Amino acid sequence: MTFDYQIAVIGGGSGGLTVAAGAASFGAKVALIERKTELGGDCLHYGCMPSKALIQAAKEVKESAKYAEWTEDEYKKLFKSAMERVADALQDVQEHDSKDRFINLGIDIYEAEGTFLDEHTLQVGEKTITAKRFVIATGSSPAIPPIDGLEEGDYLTNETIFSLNQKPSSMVVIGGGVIGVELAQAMSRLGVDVTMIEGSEQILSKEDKEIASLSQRLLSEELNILTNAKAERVEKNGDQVHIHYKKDGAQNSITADTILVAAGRKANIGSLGLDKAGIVTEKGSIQVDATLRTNKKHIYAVGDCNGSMPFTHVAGMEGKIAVSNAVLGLSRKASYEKIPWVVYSNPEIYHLGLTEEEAQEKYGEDLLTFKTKLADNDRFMAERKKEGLVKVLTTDRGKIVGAHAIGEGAGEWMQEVGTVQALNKKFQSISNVVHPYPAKNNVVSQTADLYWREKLFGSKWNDLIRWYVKKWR
Ligand SMILES: Cc1cc2nc3c(=O)[nH]c(=O)nc-3n(C[C@H](O)[C@H](O)[C@H](O)COP(=O)(O)OP(=O)(O)OC[C@H]3O[C@@H](n4cnc5c(N)ncnc54)[C@H](O)[C@@H]3O)c2cc1C
Ligand SMILES: NC(=O)c1ccc[n+]([C@@H]2O[C@H](COP(=O)([O-])OP(=O)(O)OC[C@H]3O[C@@H](n4cnc5c(N)ncnc54)[C@H](O)[C@@H]3O)[C@@H](O)[C@H]2O)c1
Repeated sequence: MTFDYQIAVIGGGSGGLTVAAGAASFGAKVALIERKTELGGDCLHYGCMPSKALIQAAKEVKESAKYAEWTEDEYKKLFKSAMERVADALQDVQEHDSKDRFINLGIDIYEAEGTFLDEHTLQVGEKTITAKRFVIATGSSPAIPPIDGLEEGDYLTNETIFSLNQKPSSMVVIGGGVIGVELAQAMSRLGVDVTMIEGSEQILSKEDKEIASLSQRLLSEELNILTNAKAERVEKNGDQVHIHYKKDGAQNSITADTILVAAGRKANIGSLGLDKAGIVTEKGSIQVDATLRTNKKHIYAVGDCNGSMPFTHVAGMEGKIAVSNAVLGLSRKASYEKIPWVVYSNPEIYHLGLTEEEAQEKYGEDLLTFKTKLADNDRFMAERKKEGLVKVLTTDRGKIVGAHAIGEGAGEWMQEVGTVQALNKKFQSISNVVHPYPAKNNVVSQTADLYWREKLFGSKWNDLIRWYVKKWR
């Protein structure tokens, strides 16, 4: 049987673009199907990029000497210019993902929704195309919780918030996960009165508890956080919305100009016609094995649509593996143990591997925990950025099983631990690397020193060393 293409990639976001460019570079005939006019997906248009541009603009507003004195009119102007800055940043980054770049690689781009007609045929707008192999990379969308009246309440999501051209006076953020935290803090710094409603006991429930708790305490200085609280009903009243919620069993309500829903994600699979191709799903996402193959051996799924870990760097990693497997015929497996992420709040949170609670359960007595407060580090002291913590979890022999930090710039300086782990080195090896003083990553080597302190001075070795020094040196 002959096909129009060797590889058809559905979705032109982080995962799909990695696959399309990689496959074309290896000489495959590639079709790229994207339903939006521009390539780049969520990360570029409604996710990582606009949120990071907004966070930086809001940080600068907060750090201005005038912060406490801005008037409402000034805040309105600052808000508008922050949003313009977001739009400019997106424009610049869009050039990286321009269609021309991919067309020049020999890729045929279809601007249409892709829907399977059978396991080798795709409806693409008015046309049908066939392909020998497919990679689905259709991403995810905001999950909208079933809250009475929400639909009529004109809520915002990550897909609409970056288009606001007027500052709301007040906002209720439903969901205290990563999206909720990053955007709530930025909005608050731009002069919006923000209340966050989170169903769990603590915000950032995927983080190490101690880190999340410190983050919550610091964020509480900037916004109103309600935990153990569930939004249940929304009522529109003129230009405002009433949000009725239950907190610790009691009914309450709050009024705001607008609502941001940041309550998790759902895979974009509804329009794919997966049943026509016989592709199996699991918990609302496309089921894949470790080689990223679906139950149909010639169809792969990467990125948010397969429900693994919804991050751009994961979509990229999976995209590269899909290229090796679908184009070169290898059987490389995706592994998620060594994947870090960062919450870009201020201060930032770095997360790698198991939390202390998870590591305790898995390793029990074999677990060692090394902690340094930023207040015990010269650089953080000098910069008056003392709030924060580094926590590294290892086995007795120093194998890194988890690493977490909260602190100014933690996403950058903590990656040293991630690199050491990825290179299969022990945590204590960081101690042997000379760090320039007083770079912020000194706090990481300071934490690694604790391993040696524990081993050399906190055990029977200590007596032996003392005996040796006394007797022989
Ligand atoms: C507010 C926010 C902030 C974020 N910040 C970060 C961050 O800082 N770091 C990080 O690592 N991750 C971040 N993420 C997550 C990141 O954006 C996603 O993990 C990433 O975009 C997933 O890439 P993807 O290729 O799977 O999907 P996407 O990038 O969403 O691409 C999917 C594409 O498929 C298209 N599509 C869907 N269905 C079809 C169809 N049937 N036919 C044709 N085209 C279709 C869509 O239009 C879209 O362009 C953030 C997410 C949000 C919402
Ligand atoms: N910096 C980054 O890398 C970054 C930034 C943003 C998003 N992301 C990705 O996007 C994913 C999705 O983020 P998210 O924040 O939407 O999801 P999330 O799953 O992290 O958090 C959603 C939160 O909403 C709460 N919730 C749900 N319904 C509720 C209700 N009715 N009332 C009160 N609380 C409710 C949940 O308890 C949960 O804590 C993240 O897991 C992450 O992978 C990454």
